[in-house]
Amino acid sequence: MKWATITIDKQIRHEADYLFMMDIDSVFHGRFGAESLSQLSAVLHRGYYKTTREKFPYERRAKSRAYIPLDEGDYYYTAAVWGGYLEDMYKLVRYCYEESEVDAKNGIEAAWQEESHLN
Ligand SMILES: CC(=O)N[C@H]1[C@@H](OP(=O)(O)OP(=O)(O)OC[C@H]2O[C@@H](n3ccc(=O)[nH]c3=O)[C@H](O)[C@@H]2O)O[C@H](CO)[C@H](O)[C@@H]1O
Ligand SMILES: [Mn+2]
Repeated sequence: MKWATITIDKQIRHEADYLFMMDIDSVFHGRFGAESLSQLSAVLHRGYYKTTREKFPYERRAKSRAYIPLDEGDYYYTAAVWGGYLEDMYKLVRYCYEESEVDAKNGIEAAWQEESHLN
């Protein structure tokens, strides 16, 4: 998330109204269009949209800034597709970066890195 924070700040901010973060190896099987454009959009993870919350792969160690206890959280979002208004995404990306830096200082890396902090 460090590179993303810096690149948004230095470059993308001057070029775009929206920003989407996606896995670079994504394959689109259908149309992905303007219906996805909103302030912030996230996608429920394909592996967990039918499961109950205690099975979500949230970070479960209290030492991490991404920690979510077993009785909290309604959804598990994928970091493979998330996006929205540039400035809102910037805040979210920077948040994930800063939280992971705090974790690193405390000698821990969240289970699914930025996805854990996003959730
Ligand atoms: C089976 C499955 O659904 N697996 C997870 C994993 O998908 P994947 O197994 O598809 O993860 P991946 O190996 O594609 O890594 C995620 C993304 O991180 C980036 N990358 C990764 C490694 C690297 O050395 N350099 C780099 O730039 C790249 O954009 C890549 O597409 O990750 C996603 C979030 O992104 C989802 O949360 C999924 O839970
Ligand atoms: Mn992938």
